[in-house]
Amino acid sequence: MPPDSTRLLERLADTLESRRGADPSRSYVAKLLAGGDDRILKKVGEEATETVIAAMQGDRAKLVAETADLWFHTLVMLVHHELRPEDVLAELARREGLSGIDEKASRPA
Ligand SMILES: N=c1c2ncn([C@@H]3O[C@H](COP(=O)(O)OP(=O)(O)OP(=O)(O)O)[C@@H](O)[C@H]3O)c2ncn1[C@@H]1O[C@H](COP(=O)(O)O)[C@@H](O)[C@H]1O
Repeated sequence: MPPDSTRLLERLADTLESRRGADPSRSYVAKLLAGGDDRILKKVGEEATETVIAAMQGDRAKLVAETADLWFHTLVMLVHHELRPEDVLAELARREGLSGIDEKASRPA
């Protein structure tokens, strides 16, 4: 059974998928999905900027909150593109223990 944090991401993705075609006046996620990439990617960019600002300010509580907003909006982006958090977790697992320096050096010139 996957760890609790993985199950939380899977449950959240299930909820996001369930909002496809739902009433945008009752669901923020339905509103994002109805707006497609234009709306979703704008929010991802905004939340990324707000996260960077929180880090630069050294505001730890705000950094956690903004990172949660960023993760949430990137999950909506993945679902919109018919991807799942499990896909990203599998990629991170594949990279586990592989040094970024070594990986870059092994790329074809
Ligand atoms: N995790 C979240 C989550 N995190 C942040 N947000 C919303 O993301 C929005 C963006 O924050 P901002 O401060 O940028 O808000 P804003 O400026 O009003 O945004 P805009 O309308 O201008 O785009 C806020 O409305 C937050 O409430 C979230 N909305 C939903 N979820 C999850 O998604 C589920 C489904 O949500 P609904 O589809 O709305 O029921 C919920 O049960 C939660 O689990």
